[in-house]
Amino acid sequence: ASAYEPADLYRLAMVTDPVVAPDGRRVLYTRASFDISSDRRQNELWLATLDAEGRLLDQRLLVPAATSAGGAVFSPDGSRIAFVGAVAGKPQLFILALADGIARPLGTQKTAPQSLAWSPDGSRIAFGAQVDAKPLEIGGMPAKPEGATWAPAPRITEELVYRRDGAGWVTPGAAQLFVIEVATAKTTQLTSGDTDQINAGDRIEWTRDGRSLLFSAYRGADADLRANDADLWLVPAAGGAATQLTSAPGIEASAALSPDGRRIAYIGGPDAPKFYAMPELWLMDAKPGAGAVKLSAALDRPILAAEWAEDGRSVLAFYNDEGVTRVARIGLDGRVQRVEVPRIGGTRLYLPSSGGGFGYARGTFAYTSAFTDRPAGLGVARGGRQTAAIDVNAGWAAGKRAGRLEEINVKSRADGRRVQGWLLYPPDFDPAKKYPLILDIHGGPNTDYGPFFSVTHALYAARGFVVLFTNPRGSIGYGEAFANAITGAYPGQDHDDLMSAVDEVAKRPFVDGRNLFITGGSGGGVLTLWGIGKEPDKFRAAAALRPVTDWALQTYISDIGAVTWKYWLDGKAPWDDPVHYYNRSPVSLAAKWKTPTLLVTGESDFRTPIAQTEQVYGALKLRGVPARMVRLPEAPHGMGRPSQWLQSNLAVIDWFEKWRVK
Ligand SMILES: CSCC[C@H](NC=O)C(=O)N[C@@H](C)C(=O)N[C@@H](CO)C(=O)O
Repeated sequence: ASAYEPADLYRLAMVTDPVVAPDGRRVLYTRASFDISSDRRQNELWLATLDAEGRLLDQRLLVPAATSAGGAVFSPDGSRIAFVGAVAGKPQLFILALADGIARPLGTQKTAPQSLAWSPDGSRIAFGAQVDAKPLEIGGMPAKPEGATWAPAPRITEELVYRRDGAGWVTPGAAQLFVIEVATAKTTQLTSGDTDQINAGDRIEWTRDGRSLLFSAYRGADADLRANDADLWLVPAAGGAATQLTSAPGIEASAALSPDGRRIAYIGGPDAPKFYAMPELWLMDAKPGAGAVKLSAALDRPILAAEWAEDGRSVLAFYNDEGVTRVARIGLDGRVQRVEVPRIGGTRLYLPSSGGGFGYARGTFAYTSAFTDRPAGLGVARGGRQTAAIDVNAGWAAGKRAGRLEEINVKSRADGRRVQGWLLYPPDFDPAKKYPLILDIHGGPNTDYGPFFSVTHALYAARGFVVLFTNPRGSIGYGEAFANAITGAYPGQDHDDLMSAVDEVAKRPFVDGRNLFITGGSGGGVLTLWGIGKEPDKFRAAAALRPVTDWALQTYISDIGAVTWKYWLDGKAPWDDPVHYYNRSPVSLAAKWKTPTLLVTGESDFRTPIAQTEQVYGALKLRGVPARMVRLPEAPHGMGRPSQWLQSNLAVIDWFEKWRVK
C-alpha cells in the first residue's frame, strides 16, 4: 500500500445528492469523479434498489457522465425521474422512465431549470429559472461589419452584485417560476417582474390538491442589500396573483407542507444585528399572516434540511453538531429526539467540512456516508442502524495507507472555553520521531471542520506533516452563542482559540517546535494573516489562501459585500467608521509581519477578490518579508478545476518545505 499522492485525486470518486424514492425502496445518487484529460469533475447518476429492510439488492448506472445530470427527483409514483442535463453545452430538462431506462428531453430551456418539483398527480413539473433581459449597451456605436473581429463588448452594469463567485458575471434578467406539462411540454411562466420573483435554488412545494405552489422569494428591489431576507409565497399553478404568506424581516425559506397540507415547516429566522443568523426550524399554519413558532429552540443547532414524518406529527431535521451532521425528530411541541443515522458526512472533498447530502422517505434515510480515509460513499439506514453501504472507493482505498485521526479538546487561553479539533498523523507515524505541524484554519467563518477525509489534509499528512484542524469560536455546531461569539470581534478571541490548540499540541514530544506552520483559506486566510501579525515569532512559514485582508475592500468589491457590511462589521459602513474596518483587517498588522508567507488565490475569485491578495503581497515585498504569490487563472473562490486544487495544495507543501528547519 502507498501513501496518498497528488494523482489520486483523479482516481477517487465521491457520492453526492442521495434521493429516496417515495416508496423508500430505491435511492438515486450521484457518483462524482475527476477526469484527468478534461481536468473537470464529472457526475454519473446511479440507482440503488433496496429490500423491505433497507438492504442493497442491486445498483445500476442510469445516466452516464456525458449528460452532466443534476437535480434529479422521483415522480410521485416513483416510476420516472426528472433531471437537468446538458446538450451541446445548453441546459435540458429530461424525463427518464425507469421501465425502459431511456432519458427523453422535455421542452427547450434557455437557462437551467432549478429545484424541480413534480405535481402530486405526476402530470406537471414546477421549476425556477432565470429569464434573461436585454443587456445595457452604449449608444452611438457604429454597426459591427459582418465577420469583423472587434474587442469583446464591454460589461455594463447598474447592479450592486454584478459578478457572483463561481457563477461569473451576472447576466441581466430575473428568476421566475415555471410549470411544464410532462405530456405536451407546454410551459407556463407563473411569475413576472424585473427583479427575482423566486429564490430559484430553494425548495418548491405543491399544495396537496395540485392547485398551488409554495416557494420563497425576496421580491423587493433592494434584494442585493437584503441577503438575510426571504418570504413565503403561494401562487396558483394555473396562473394568477401570488399571495404573500410571510413578510417578517428575516428568512422564511425551504418550506415543507405537512402531509395534510395544513401546516408549513420552514427554515430560517428573524433578521437580527449579529454576525450569524442560525437557521432554525419553524412551524406555522399554511395561511397568510399566521404566526410561527420556533420548533428547534431546544436543539440550538443550525438546521440544514427538514422533512415531515409520514404521520404529520413530527419533522425530521438534519443539523450540524460538533463537526458532524445528525438527524433529530422534532415533535410539534418542540420535543427533540435524536435519530441514529451513522456517519453522515461531508462532500466538500477539498477540505473536511461537515454537511453532506441526505434524503428521507418511508423510514429510509439515504446519506453521504463519511470516512476518515476516503471520500464519502452511500449509506442507507432504517430503524436506527445502517442497512446498506456503497463504497465507491473500496478498490482504490485498499491500496492506500492513511494516517490516524485523533479528536482533541483544549481550553481556550481567552476564557477557558472548550475548543474541539482533530489531529491527522502521517501514515507511517513514529512517536519517537519529530514532525512539523501544520495548523489549518477553516473559513466561513460560520462553517466547521469535522472528522472526515479531505484531499488537502491527506496530502499534507502523506508528505510528513502532522495536521491540526479545529473549530474556534465562530464555528457552527456548538450553539448559536458560540457561532456569534465573534460578533464585533472578528478576528479576536478566535485567534486565541487557535493558538491554544497549537500550544497544547506543540507540547507533545513528537512535535518539532521549530517547525510550526499556519495556513487557512478565505476566513481561514484572515486568521492566518492575523496569526502571523499577533505572533510574529511562532510560525516558521505561513500560507494564506484566498484571504480577506482588508474589510473595506472586501465590502466594496466582494459578491457578499452587503453581508460583510451589515453583519460582520456591526452594521457600520466603511466610510463612516474606517478605523473600525482597519482595526479588524489583517493588513493593519503589516508592520509586525516577518514570517515567510505564501498567497494563493484564483484570478476569478469574486468572493475574496484577488486585489486583497495583491495588497498583502505588496506589503510583504515592500517590507522585505519573503513572499510568494500563486495566481490561478480563471479559478473562482473554490479553487476551480481539480488541477488547481492540486496546485494550491502542492504550493503550500513546497513553501513549507522550503522554510522548514532541517
Ligand atoms: C452569505 S455570507 C456567507 C459567506 C460564505 N460562507 C460560507 O462559507 C463565504 O463564502 N465565506 C468566505 C469568506 C469563506 O471564508 N469561505 C470559506 C468557507 O467556505 C472557504 O474556505 O472558501
